[in-house]
Amino acid sequence: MKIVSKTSNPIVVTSGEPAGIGPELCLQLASRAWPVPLVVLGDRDLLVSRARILGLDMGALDILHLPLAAPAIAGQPNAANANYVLQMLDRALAGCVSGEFSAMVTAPVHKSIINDAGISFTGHTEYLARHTGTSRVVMLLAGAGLRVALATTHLALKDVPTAITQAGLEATLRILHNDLQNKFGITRPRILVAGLNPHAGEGGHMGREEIDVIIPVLNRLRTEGMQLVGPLPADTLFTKNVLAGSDAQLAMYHDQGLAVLKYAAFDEGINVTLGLPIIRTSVDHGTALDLAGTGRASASSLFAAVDAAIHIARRRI
Ligand SMILES: NC(=O)C1=CN([C@@H]2O[C@H](COP(=O)(O)OP(=O)(O)OC[C@H]3O[C@@H](n4cnc5c(N)ncnc54)[C@H](O)[C@@H]3O)[C@@H](O)[C@H]2O)C=CC1
Ligand SMILES: NCC(=O)COP(=O)(O)O
Repeated sequence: MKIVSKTSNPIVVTSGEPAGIGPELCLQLASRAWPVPLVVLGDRDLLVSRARILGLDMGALDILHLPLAAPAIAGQPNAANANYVLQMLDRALAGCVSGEFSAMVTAPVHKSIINDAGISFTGHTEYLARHTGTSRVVMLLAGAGLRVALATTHLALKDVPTAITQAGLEATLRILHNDLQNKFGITRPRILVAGLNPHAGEGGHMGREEIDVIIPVLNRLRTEGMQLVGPLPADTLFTKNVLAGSDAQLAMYHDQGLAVLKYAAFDEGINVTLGLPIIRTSVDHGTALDLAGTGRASASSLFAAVDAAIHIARRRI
């Protein structure tokens, strides 16, 4: 997919689940002067009404209107709005592909309510991969000096071991290595790779995925010059001494890596989808239905996600 876009083109921000904190976080974007124009995608009346309730100044916030299907009540997601949420992603993606937008930044969506509407959906990551015809992408969350990538994303824990294949792991490491160079400007990335099992399998006595899958892939890619360390026991991979000098850390599954990242960097963390033909960054948190409509949710992750999108877009030119 060939994308033609200029860094100066606007960044589109999808406001996410209308009953969640996304709309009110997007309104806070108006409080800063950004070096690139921003366009917030969502229902104008919803944004105006949240701004009024919370006493937020919308300033000159540029809104690209997309109508809700049903009224949105803060804290109470409605499956009737599932298509609205996905239409925002489709519109933002189409604009990134055509070059209208230089990048997309996503506020959180509520995955289960989309599924309740009868639409199979596991996350933006997989959705954008499918809708750009990309066979493999990599989820990476960054913050507090960590860059945590995942070998598998949104799937049941019982399905993780079989999802970690030599071909999949090799593709993941190639994307991670390539995007650390191209999106983050790291010439020779040093990547720590976690094992799947406790103690990285204890020499095969506590699981064989390290021996049968992970080690052969690492050995193969090392012959190409990639700096790969591991498989390391995941419980000590994130200790200070082991992390020293690393550029990224590859976890084998969602909570193995993201629990650490969110402990270290929940306020400032960002999520980047690597391997896509477009630039997509996101917040590191979810819809926080408990905070929606209260004005108490922090917009710092959204601000960091916009900053990251600007940074990556500038590198691409
Ligand atoms: N990028 C996305 O679209 C993401 C969507 N989700 C979805 O969000 C929904 C809720 O997920 P949860 O696991 O409950 O995680 P969550 O991140 O929505 O909430 C977890 C805790 O963090 C707090 N929190 C979240 N964002 C905050 C913010 N900006 N400022 C202050 N406190 C904040 C919440 O109040 C709650 O106590 C799920 O449907 C999940 O799939 C989760 C993560 C990312
Ligand atoms: N926990 C991270 C997460 O769920 C983000 O998912 P996605 O919607 O960015 O794919």
